[in-house]
Amino acid sequence: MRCFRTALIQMQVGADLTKNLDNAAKHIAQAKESGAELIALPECFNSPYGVNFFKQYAESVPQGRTCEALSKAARDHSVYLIGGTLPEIDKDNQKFYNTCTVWNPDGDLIAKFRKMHLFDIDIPGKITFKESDILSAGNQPVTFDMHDVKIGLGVCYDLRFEELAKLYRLLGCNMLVYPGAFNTTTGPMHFELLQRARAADNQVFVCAVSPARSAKGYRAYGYSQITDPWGKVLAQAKEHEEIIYADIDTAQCDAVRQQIPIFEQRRLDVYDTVKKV
Ligand SMILES: NC(=O)CCC(=O)C(=O)O
Repeated sequence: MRCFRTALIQMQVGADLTKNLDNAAKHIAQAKESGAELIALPECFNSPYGVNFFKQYAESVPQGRTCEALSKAARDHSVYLIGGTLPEIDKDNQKFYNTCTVWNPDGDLIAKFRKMHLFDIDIPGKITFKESDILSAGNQPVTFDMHDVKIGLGVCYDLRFEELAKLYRLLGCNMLVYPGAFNTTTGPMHFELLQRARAADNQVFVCAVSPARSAKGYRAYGYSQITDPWGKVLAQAKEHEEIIYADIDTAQCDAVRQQIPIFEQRRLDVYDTVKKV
């Protein structure tokens, strides 16, 4: 296993697609300059996050402008790039998805993950959001390999679902990456907690990358974070535009798994007989 530097780009996102793409490219260049080999962008990094905007900004994958820009940035800087998410239209079935793309240092698309758990919540007086008004859910867990490190993908609300994270651990992942856009109601309660829980439960590195807080529209929480397999927070952003970094050594996954071998100690004989869901 080798050590590599990861960068999460907590960028400001606005209504202007070109500005968003340029801003992402500028930050990717800066992260590469600082030694990052794996760089991740936030959920809806190319467009405002909101049910009213998904159709307006939807693009085909990988034919659209956003994918072109991501491929170019990965190639220009020779990095693995997790391209946050973009609203995708699938021209075959005319459905819309919240889609994460991953690009290798040659600029090739190596993974595509469609958000599996749509963000439908209603907290009276605080936040009501219903992605499923427009979006369809993906049905496919997706991993990709960066050298000998297997990385699993989720998008924002997917972070709440322990089953998906556990599936990735069982598939051999050492790291999970969630482009996200938590909000200012649930973010302070749950964003750090959920990441540390997924990391400790599954003994993996967890990265979640948010847009910077904006003055109007959907108020992303910020606080992008990198957590190690012990559940320790290695880096955490504040609310504003910022890049956070951590040097990832996957030998740490081996160490915690050896020292606290919960995956060999699970009582599937009990759990599976008491209740099947
Ligand atoms: N974009 C999202 O899926 C938001 C998820 C969120 O804020 C939550 O509380 O969960």
